[in-house]
Amino acid sequence: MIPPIPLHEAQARLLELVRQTPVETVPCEDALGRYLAEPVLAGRRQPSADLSAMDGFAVAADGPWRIVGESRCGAPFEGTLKPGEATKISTGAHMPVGADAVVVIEDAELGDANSLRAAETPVPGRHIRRAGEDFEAGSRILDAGTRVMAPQIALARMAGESALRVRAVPKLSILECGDELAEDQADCAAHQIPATNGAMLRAMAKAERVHIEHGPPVADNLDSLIAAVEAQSAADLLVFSGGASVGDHDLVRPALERSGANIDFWRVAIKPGKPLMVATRGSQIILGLPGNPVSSYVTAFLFMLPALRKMLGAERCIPHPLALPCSEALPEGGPRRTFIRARLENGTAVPLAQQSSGALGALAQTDVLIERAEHCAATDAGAHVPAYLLGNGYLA
Ligand SMILES: Nc1nc2c(c(=O)[nH]1)N[C@H]1C(S)=C(S)[C@@H](COP(=O)(O)OP(=O)(O)OC[C@H]3O[C@@H](n4cnc5c(N)ncnc54)[C@H](O)[C@@H]3O)O[C@H]1N2
Ligand code: MOO
Repeated sequence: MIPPIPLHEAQARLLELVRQTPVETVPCEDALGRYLAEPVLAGRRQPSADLSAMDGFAVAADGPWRIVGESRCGAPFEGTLKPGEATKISTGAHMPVGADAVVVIEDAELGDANSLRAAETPVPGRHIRRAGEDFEAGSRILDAGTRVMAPQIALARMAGESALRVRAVPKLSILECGDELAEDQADCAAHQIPATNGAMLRAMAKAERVHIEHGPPVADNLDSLIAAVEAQSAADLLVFSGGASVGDHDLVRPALERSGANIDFWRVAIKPGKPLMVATRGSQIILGLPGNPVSSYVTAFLFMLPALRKMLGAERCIPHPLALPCSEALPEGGPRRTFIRARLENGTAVPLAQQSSGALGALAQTDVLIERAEHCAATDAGAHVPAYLLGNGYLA
């Protein structure tokens, strides 16, 4: 049997196989959660003119001043201020031509005949937002591969864009296999378990923009598995859960081979998640995730989500760990890269006692996955260790 391959090689091989979906133009808000296919260039300058950052008075030269008008948002003062003149001004309104400072309303002392004095001498340039300080017309404000979230939608609109170029939402199909899986968790005999991984993988996939198909569990027999593969040939990414190991009833690999799929690799040197399989069938990518629920979760985090991100054109597809202090001493690493489930307490990773790859109770308490590289040195309590944050859109 070929030995398991290292994680980084396996991720690189998967991403090499994955093709990006076609580019389309969509209204800014429909780009939410997708990744830009092209850079965005600003169609206008922001601010388009010098603006006041405070409510008060725009003043020219030294005081006292005479108030000669007002500059409001949407209704700038049209004239030019001469030394000793001022206008009332609102936050965000254009600075009148000739004005060089702002007297905030709290410092303004108003006298007769529109006269103005300042309790504090205004500093020229202070409280003024300069034209173009956010961005200049024609400048590159967003790079290709950037994820479109609320700030990017706002920025694109401010730059004059009504639509964005992003990649089409990929189709994901999830198939969970096993004769023991009960589709209805309320109707689960003693020899069965509720089918769980499909719902979990579906929930994880929703961190990305994706169309998901997820049918009832598939039985552990070759004909059913082959029929399920055929029925899902339109999916960009087909994800199996279960049946990936070496038992007599682990039939995903033979079913894929009979369906004409090409197995790229099987088994990765990680714990949990070793029996992971990656295959292609035409342009379709197929992932065989191990059935143990925690193994399914970890391999979906390390392979399924990166594959979806690559399809969507993300600049960074693979999650990166942060360095977090660990509350406990950890032994040296073994032959498989290991992901330890841990809680976060005041910025410290606290490993959970239960590390079984079947234990969903512990997974549900997990905030971070501590990564122990193959054969890494033992670490003391308090030492910083690589850890992946799970609650951050799955990308640290
Ligand atoms: N002789 C060996 N046995 C095993 C090896 C090995 O190298 N040699 N690897 C072990 C490892 S590691 C894992 S992980 C599992 C993976 O096995 P499978 O992918 O074949 O998974 P199943 O046998 O189908 O199921 C394992 C376990 O998970 C439960 N399961 C499966 N699907 C679901 C689901 N959709 N929802 C909830 N729970 C599910 C299933 O009932 C089993 O309890 O193999 C080891 N064995
Ligand atoms: O690798 Mo298995 O996923 O250890 O339980």
